[in-house]
Amino acid sequence: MSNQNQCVRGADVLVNAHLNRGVGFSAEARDRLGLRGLLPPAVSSAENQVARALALIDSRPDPLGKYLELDAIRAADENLFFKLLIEHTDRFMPIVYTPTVGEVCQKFSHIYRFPRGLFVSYEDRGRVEELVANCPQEEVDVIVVTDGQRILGLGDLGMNGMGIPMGKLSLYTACAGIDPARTLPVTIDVGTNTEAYLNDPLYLGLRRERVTGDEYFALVDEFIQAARRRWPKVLIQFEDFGNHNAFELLRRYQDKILCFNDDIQGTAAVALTGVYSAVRVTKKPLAEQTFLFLGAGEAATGIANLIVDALVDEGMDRAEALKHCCLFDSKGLVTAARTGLAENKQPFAHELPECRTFLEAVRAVRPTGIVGVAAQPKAFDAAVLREMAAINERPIIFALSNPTSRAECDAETAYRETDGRALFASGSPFAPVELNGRTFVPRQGNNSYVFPGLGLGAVFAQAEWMPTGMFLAAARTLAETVSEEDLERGSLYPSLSEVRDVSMKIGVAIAEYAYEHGLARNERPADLEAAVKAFMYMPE
Ligand SMILES: NC(=O)C1=CN([C@@H]2O[C@H](COP(=O)(O)OP(=O)(O)OC[C@H]3O[C@@H](n4cnc5c(N)ncnc54)[C@H](OP(=O)(O)O)[C@@H]3O)[C@@H](O)[C@H]2O)C=CC1
Ligand SMILES: CC(=O)C(=O)O
Ligand SMILES: [Mg+2]
Repeated sequence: MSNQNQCVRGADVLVNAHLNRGVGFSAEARDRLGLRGLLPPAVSSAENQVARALALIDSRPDPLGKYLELDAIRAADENLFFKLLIEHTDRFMPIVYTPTVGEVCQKFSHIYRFPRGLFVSYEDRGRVEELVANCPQEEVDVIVVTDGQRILGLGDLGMNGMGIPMGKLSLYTACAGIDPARTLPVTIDVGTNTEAYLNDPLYLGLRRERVTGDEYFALVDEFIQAARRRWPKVLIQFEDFGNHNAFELLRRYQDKILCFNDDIQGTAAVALTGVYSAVRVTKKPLAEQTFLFLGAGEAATGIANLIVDALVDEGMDRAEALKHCCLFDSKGLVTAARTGLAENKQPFAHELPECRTFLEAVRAVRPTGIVGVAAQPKAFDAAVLREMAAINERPIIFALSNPTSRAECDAETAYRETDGRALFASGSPFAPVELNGRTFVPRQGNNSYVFPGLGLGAVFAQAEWMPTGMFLAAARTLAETVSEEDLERGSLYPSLSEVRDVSMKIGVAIAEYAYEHGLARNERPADLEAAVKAFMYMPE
């Protein structure tokens, strides 16, 4: 507790979510803080507080209702909220994160109740420093910022996208122990091109079409400079920006400030882990794998580039490595014959026949793995999956689009259409699948396995910036946590119940990378793992 917090007393404690422990305050604390009489007389044990909260959440049958209960708990008592999230990660991750967070965003203006985070509107240009100064946080370690233009696979949600930075930062705390009082979700609201919101009387964002070009980048830059003036060591995570702006912002800031783009770089690391796990099963090295991506945007080219970097790191020539990844976008297979290709697609434009359907592309490329990152629901249909099973003994099938409604296929279909031979991962969670007397436990190829640890390591070492090597290190560290037992039940990732330990290990690897490469702004502690563990916030 900071000195300033120590001065807070009485009812002010009870309305401060960081400080409030509600009916959990002991008799001694109630006297010390001037709370006697302001709470029901019985002191609740931590177990009873959790039991009461679980009953309340369970009384809501629908996921959105459960989200609203959890959100109300968070607004009143953050300590209890994170206790619930940490003790029941498997149960609550689908509520505070994908898929429910998608619905939360779509309805954000209709369910808005509690102030949280920073809203930087285009109308505030020229005075963003003042907005940043209004933030109550004395210190901020991690900012997750969006402009709401590509929220999961749901499109342009404008200001309503704020649910995503809020959800991501909940995971930063629950999974990697970033102090919640030192996190800041941010939405840069430059308008929306979604007609339904512009016509919705309850919409809380700016009612205008999106600002673009120089004015857009000037506003984002004004925010970044203001945030860094107030919190010079802050990590800025770009999340769910529209495609072109995402690539341009990464190009502008990647090697200048402590930042990363989660959809491009975090996703790349988690997908590469899934590939490393699959390679252990197929016994075919990475150098013998070829991937066909459905999608050619942030996630697709982010993953493809990191696979190429991993191959180059293993000694392969880059030109040769690029041939191991092929892209299929909204116009068909990306080939050398295509003109006007976006810069991120060009390295993957190979000498291949023109293919208009994904099935044709699978037949032409004969990939060992297909990766769905185009938000095209059910695009991996029976024909595609059977073709993959005909070409490969153990086809790699990653349906990474979010939320569940946008998945390229569900787990059951993937296993059924490949006679249980698919090595499957999905962006959003699927329940275990029973097939031919076997139980498959699919896990999530979702950047949530890596961004909390990436951030933890970068913040701990006060890294200057985050080079590609850090994302390779994250992928390899995560891969090492996948056990033979996981692989036997079809899991390419560790269990979510281990996620705090996994994030700690990734954090240590990233911090170590920063110390070894002269990127840290502090001294390496002698026992790095112990120091990272001690740094991690844990609810009381
Ligand atoms: N599991 C995870 O951790 C993550 C999952 N994702 C998911 O991936 C999806 C895409 O995100 P992102 O890459 O950032 O988005 P982008 O907008 O950057 O890319 C979308 C891509 O999909 C392509 N596309 C659109 N329609 C079709 C179609 N009918 N057939 C083939 N391709 C098509 C687009 O083609 P074109 O280039 O021609 O426009 C574009 O290349 C989202 O659903 C998101 O939730 C994203 C990040 C992380
Ligand atoms: C997981 C994630 O970051 C996305 O779907 O955008
Ligand atoms: Mg995202």
